[in-house]
Amino acid sequence: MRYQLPYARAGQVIGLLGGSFDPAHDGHAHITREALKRFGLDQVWWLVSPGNPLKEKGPADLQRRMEMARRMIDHPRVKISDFEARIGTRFTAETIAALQQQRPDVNFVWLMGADNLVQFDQWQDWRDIVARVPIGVLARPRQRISARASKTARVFRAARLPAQASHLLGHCPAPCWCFVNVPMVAVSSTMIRERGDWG
Ligand SMILES: Nc1ncnc2c1ncn2[C@@H]1O[C@H](COP(=O)(O)OP(=O)(O)OP(=O)(O)O)[C@@H](O)[C@H]1O
Ligand SMILES: O=C(O)c1ccc[n+]([C@@H]2O[C@H](COP(=O)([O-])O)[C@@H](O)[C@H]2O)c1
Repeated sequence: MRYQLPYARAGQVIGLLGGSFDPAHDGHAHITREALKRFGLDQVWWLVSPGNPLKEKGPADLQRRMEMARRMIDHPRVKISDFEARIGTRFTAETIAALQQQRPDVNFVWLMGADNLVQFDQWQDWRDIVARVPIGVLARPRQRISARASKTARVFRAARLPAQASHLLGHCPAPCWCFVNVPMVAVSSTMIRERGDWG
């Protein structure tokens, strides 16, 4: 069965930024613009998750988070997608497998902030994810050192692409990951929820 995916030409490199986006904020928009530049991506798709499997409390309503995400970024090369809800998964390994099956002509790259690299080895089939797609990691306040010392970074030390070669990430055969030290924006959805403006 085919689900509606954002438009992509064959051979393009598409970065996937999975997230709860509860709500979307400037930090997401900032790392997306940095990822487009630093990793030489043609597009970035925000995959608005039905809910992070490792977070106990479920997020706000999906449609509400999709609307907020659309308001947060208006960029011709950034698309907002509810693909995971459509295929009925919240597991990244399944999402990537489904996308690769539907679009074998596209080079997908998984994107994440440094905080997610720290606990990446708790994700379902995390080694399968590393084997399937190159991974671009973007610096996040207070997380740079722990990310680089994480289990994933240690296990896949030999597969690390130096930051000077980051623009090659999309064409680097997996396993391949790259950490880029971009200027940082110290905002999080938790901070916004705690301010009580959302949820
Ligand atoms: N300020 C930021 N700098 C770098 N990466 C970020 C930033 N905010 C979010 N990210 C990354 O964007 C992705 C989606 O993040 P998410 O939607 O969970 O936002 P969050 O602010 O981390 O939310 P929460 O505070 O609820 O955990 C994750 O890979 C996360 O690491
Ligand atoms: O697949 C997993 O086991 C898994 C565990 C934790 C997080 N993820 C994904 O990581 C992305 C970031 O999640 P979050 O809540 O930090 O925005 C989002 O796409 C989640 O679905 C995925």
